[in-house]
Amino acid sequence: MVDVPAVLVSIPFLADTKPHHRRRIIKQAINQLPEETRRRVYSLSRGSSKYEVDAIMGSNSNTITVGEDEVHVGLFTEAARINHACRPNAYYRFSERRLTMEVVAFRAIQPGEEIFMSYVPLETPVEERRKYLQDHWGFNCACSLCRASKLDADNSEAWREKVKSLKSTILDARSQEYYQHAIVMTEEWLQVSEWDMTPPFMPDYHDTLADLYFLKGDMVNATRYARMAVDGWARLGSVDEEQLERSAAFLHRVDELNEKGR
Ligand SMILES: C[S@@+](CC[C@H](N)C(=O)[O-])C[C@H]1O[C@@H](n2cnc3c(N)ncnc32)[C@H](O)[C@@H]1O
Repeated sequence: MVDVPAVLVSIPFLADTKPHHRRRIIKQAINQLPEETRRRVYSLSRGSSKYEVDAIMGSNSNTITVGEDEVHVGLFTEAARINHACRPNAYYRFSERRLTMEVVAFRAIQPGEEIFMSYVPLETPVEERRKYLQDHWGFNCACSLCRASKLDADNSEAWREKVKSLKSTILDARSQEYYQHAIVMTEEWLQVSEWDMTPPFMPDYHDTLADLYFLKGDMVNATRYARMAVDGWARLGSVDEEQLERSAAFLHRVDELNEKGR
């Protein structure tokens, strides 16, 4: 699913403008939207707050970066309908180039099954997750994992810790030029991910392996994984071609070096 922002507000504007002025401007911007979009924005209101516009923006928008570190708050009315779960079946990513929010399924989602995303990075530990959801979103998480047995919750927690430590070990090993070690860890990352039903995004995984094999000087595997990454990004039909272009440029470089080496 691809969604476009109905409202996009810069953080400095939110922080530096007097509240009544800020509300008036945002309300005016919303009221000037095409009728259908305006209707979708107001349908997000729960009607219980004195400051309706603040309440709509506060519990439905996402923080996104546009340009050089320009942080904004974007209201995406379709994506805003998706509830949070600590063990989600989809995730969202923002395309800066097209100003769109893309919701991507982690796995096949059955008809009638609810789509969930995590509002917090997946490897965040449970206490931090709950605090973030309460502080930033104002709710106590009632997802299936938060209502699951202690054993299920503990297993999920162990998985998060493992993924977090693996990711930092991969980066450390890469920076210290232990490329083979980083490769083994990356492969483990894929296996470990399956424990909790949220595999890493495969083209990302293939990009990582292509980079590591390249650094190690293994051009056969670097080429193989670079090609898989390019195919993955293309098949995914990503709204953000930057990723595809980056992987294609990498593959091109590897192909050129292969040609020279012949
Ligand atoms: C972006 S909206 C999600 C869609 C919203 N439920 C709707 O019907 O339009 C975020 C709000 O949904 C509710 N919500 C989302 N995920 C939740 C969860 N896991 N547990 C409890 N409330 C949740 C909270 O009230 C939160 O402020």
